[in-house]
Amino acid sequence: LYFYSAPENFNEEMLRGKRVIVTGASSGIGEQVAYHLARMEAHLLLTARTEAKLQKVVERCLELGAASARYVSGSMEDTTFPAVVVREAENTWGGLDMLILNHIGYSYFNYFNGDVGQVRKLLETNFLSYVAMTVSALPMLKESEGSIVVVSSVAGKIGSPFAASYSATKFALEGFFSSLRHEFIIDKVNVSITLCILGYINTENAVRAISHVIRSTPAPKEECALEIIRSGALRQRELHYPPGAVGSLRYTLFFLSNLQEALK
Ligand SMILES: NC(=O)C1=CN([C@@H]2O[C@H](COP(=O)(O)OP(=O)(O)OC[C@H]3O[C@@H](n4cnc5c(N)ncnc54)[C@H](OP(=O)(O)O)[C@@H]3O)[C@@H](O)[C@H]2O)C=CC1
Ligand SMILES: CC(C)CCC[C@@H](C)[C@H]1CC[C@H]2[C@@H]3C(=O)C=C4C[C@@H](O)CC[C@]4(C)[C@H]3CC[C@]12C
Repeated sequence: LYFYSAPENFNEEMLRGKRVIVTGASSGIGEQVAYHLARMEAHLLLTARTEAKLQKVVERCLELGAASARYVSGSMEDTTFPAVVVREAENTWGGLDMLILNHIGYSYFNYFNGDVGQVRKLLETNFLSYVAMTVSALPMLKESEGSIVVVSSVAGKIGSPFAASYSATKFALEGFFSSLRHEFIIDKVNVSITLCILGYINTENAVRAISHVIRSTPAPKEECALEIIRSGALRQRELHYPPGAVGSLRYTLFFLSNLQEALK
């Protein structure tokens, strides 16, 4: 039984005129999410640190047909920034329909180096800022019966080697947002929460970080971005993209550990 009044079929018109915040929108998956939403004629508020990149993405969004597009630049490491972004939406639109939380801070793909400060910083950027954005945006989302979309990873479901701090921040998202989803159901708060479990996607940063270690072909960021929007609009609890990503990581790790056993 589903509590949320969820539409059955996706139609790009669902996003027309909707007011959407996209974080981490200056590159990678977030940038592609912005372009799809622009095509669908949504109102966009984009954020990330690099103003020059955001300017270009906003320009492109307007060319693609966005109902409106603007940006606020700043770092999610700064604990006051999430409220600044949400206030910008409130001041320009007086409401909000969808919050797409997608940004991440820099993480290396290697053995955990024992730097606790780095873990603390990554928790602030990848996790606590998601909580802060949600808290600030919730009154507007309740009003519109809107949606929260949280971009996570297979590394937020399974502990993969060489991603300890990153993985911790993504597990934290799952704990927080699935608990919150239950509370919304109990309290009859009609705000949907969609957790996106992504496998390896061909963004520049991900390819740079792991292509020397992982030879499998990454999935396309454009299709990934469209799936994220679709699952949010359909108010689904979870998206798995590419399909079976969790299973294939499990499979890979199983053989990895077998190999290590054999070498002992
Ligand atoms: N690509 C992949 O293989 C996978 C990606 N994912 C998830 O998908 C999402 C997007 O990943 P992807 O597109 O690859 O990432 P990218 O590295 O391409 O983009 C990250 C975005 O976050 C912004 N950002 C970085 N640091 C900060 C900060 N301190 N404050 C605010 N914004 C910041 C960046 O812009 P700027 O530098 O201008 O601030 C950029 O717009 C993430 O949640 C990631 O965990 C999950 C599984 C696999
Ligand atoms: C079946 C296998 C071939 C697929 C295994 C895929 C595993 C190893 C893939 C899937 C998700 C991937 C991580 C991810 O989510 C995003 C980032 C952030 C980036 O800045 C640095 C790399 C990092 C940590 C990726 C590391 C590799 C992960 C765990």
